[in-house]
Amino acid sequence: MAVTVNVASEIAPLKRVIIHRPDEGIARISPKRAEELLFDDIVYLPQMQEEHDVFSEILKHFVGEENVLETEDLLFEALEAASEADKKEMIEKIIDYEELPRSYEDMLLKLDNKALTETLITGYLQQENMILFDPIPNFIFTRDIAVTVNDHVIITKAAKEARFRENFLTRYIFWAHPIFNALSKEGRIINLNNVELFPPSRRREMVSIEGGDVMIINEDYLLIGCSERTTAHAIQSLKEVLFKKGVVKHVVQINIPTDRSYMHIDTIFTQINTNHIVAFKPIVLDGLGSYVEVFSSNGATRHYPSIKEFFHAEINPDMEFILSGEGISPYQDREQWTDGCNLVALKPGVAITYDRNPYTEKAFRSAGYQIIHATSMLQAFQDGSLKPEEVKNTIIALPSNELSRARGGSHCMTCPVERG
Ligand SMILES: NC(=O)NCCC[C@H](N)C(=O)O
Repeated sequence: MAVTVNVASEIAPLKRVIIHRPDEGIARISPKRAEELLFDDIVYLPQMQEEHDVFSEILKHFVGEENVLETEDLLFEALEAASEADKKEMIEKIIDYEELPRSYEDMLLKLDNKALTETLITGYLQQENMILFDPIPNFIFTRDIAVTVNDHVIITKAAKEARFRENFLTRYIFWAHPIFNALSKEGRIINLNNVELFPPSRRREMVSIEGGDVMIINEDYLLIGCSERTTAHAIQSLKEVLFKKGVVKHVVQINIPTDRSYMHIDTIFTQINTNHIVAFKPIVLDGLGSYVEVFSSNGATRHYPSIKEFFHAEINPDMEFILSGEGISPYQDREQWTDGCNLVALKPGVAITYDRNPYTEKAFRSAGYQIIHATSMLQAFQDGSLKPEEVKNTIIALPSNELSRARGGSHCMTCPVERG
């Protein structure tokens, strides 16, 4: 029943991944609440779902339908497998957290698991036509909820309240779902929500790390952004645990400006090939408001004035940087904003982007990549003129009118659990 859980790179062939299709909760966000719920606009759900369906079809062609896991299915299956006592405990926690009266507990417990799953995700209890809690529209960004680092899984802890229920549901999935439940028994889950293990600092700095700030570059090097969403205290606490367990040899703290435009490090760079990183020049190359600290398990520390210098010195002297917006303002700023730097690699040299960043597309072409629209690629797969294994040096462009308003790209919309 258990599946392999192992990721030791950002680019090795993707084998299994968790995604979440935009759900009905998104259609209930009012303009007044959009900002608080971390969306920059209200979105048109049917169109957003259509765009996301193209995304998941592409993933399915490359990794196999059965290896693209949907959070809603995982939660449902976890509930099906759970004992009544475990289910009750999870519901109690959510009711406490959402500050609902105890009487709601019975109402939720009486639901069948399908209805319960939908309610826990969307916040809406259809049977009673009742909005029980806020939606969790950012659940589509599965990158942020958990990160596989070698053979361990880090359950992250969100900085923003709008994303807290995602944490509850993710913990439950990794703890109770039959394909993952061996992980906790084997001590391979690191849960940042465990306050005994990860308390606030003596100066009351909180623990928060979102997955968009965590990147495993190779089995020894783990990058963690210190950003709007991830605190230095959390990085230092996690580093101690990772070193103690021998999960990685080096933890690299990437300090970036605390700004919504750069909420996680994956908004300013992602690796797409052995020698290629897509990057936002002002921070990644010029080091604007940024510096890098490397902590090694043997106690050594090193510093670099920019992310580029770190990569050249410690990872790969031949690493080249493809610049969003060709490194020219205002295009680089516009296209970083619409996730021009946020790509997920399906294998080395093949990655997914949004179809709205023309200057970055020019930069990809200059670096030797072809751009193909996702719908044309699906058509070619369907008519047999192309096979996923034949695709090389290609950037796949996704329809993105609605998806991009939620302010995350294809990297944010994937939680890889196996690569290799
Ligand atoms: N890894 C990422 O950069 N995730 C994007 C998260 C966007 C979401 N609207 C948020 O503000 O949390």
